[in-house]
Amino acid sequence: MAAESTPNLHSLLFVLNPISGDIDKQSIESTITDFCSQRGRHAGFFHTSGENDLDKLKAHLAANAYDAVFAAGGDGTVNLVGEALLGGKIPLGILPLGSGNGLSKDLSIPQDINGALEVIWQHQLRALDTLHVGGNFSVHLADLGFNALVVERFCNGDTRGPGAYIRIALQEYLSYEPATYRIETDREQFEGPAFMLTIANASTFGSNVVINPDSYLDDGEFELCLIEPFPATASLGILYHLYTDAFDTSVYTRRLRCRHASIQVPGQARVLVQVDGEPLELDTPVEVKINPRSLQVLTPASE
Ligand SMILES: Nc1ncnc2c1ncn2[C@@H]1O[C@H](COP(=O)(O)OP(=O)(O)OP(=O)(O)O)[C@@H](O)[C@H]1O
Repeated sequence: MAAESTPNLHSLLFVLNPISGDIDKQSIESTITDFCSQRGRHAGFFHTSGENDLDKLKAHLAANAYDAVFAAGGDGTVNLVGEALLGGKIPLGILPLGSGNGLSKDLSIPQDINGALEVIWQHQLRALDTLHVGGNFSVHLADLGFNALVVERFCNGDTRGPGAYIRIALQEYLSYEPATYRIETDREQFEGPAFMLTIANASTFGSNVVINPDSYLDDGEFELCLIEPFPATASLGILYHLYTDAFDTSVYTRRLRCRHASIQVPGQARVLVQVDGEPLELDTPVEVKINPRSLQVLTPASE
């Protein structure tokens, strides 16, 4: 995995999502400010509003110079900051303050605030691949099918946090009807029903489900991970495989590795897709392509 060291990072922007992860952010801003100023660094803040944040953040970055920009929130906030920094030299840092924090876990970023901030001093700089999913930026995981439905219900609900996600998944599971997918990649074709179809740049969901084991975020390829329809009696076995890095050992799973994919859902002109935790209605076919090594990211020096 490619890594290089960076010069000292002095001027830092923290993009703070006030609602992520059901975490009270009131004291966090002063914790970050104190931690940085006591160590000779300057911390500035950009608060997300949930409305037009990408344009506002891009305008802020065009008008102000920073050595690094930290996403202080969950995967949706990482997606926002990643898209704003895409193709540039300013690195993305992650302060995991969301419900799942999937990408931070994939990158072995400490989950506590002080540990994550230490990356300012001790880090490697990695250039990660990113994806375009139906024209939308993605750096972590996107999917169609069951999980996309659960994410949509979660985002429209009143409570965030992991407990709310599990409750909704259990409610939806019993009545879920898998769709059929027709997939064409630069290497192969697949047609058949699937319980869920994950478009994976990364490996692990915030829930610690390993949907795409032994994968790399900077190999110029992504994976389509399919869980095919399964009987209820197989569900515990599949869950066990997903929590033990054993995705490929189930008879109900398959992975397609590729650089480009076109996903059709016969009979549906639009389909629900979750992209880095955000539910979107996209036109079909959903075109997916990779943008190799397009995002600079700060990761722990020891990763
Ligand atoms: N001030 C705000 N008010 C309401 N919604 C906001 C605000 N700022 C950001 N958002 C919304 O927050 C969502 C992103 O949340 P984020 O993914 O960071 O946290 P999470 O969902 O709790 O964590 P994770 O994605 O890791 O599970 C986006 O839908 C964004 O529009």
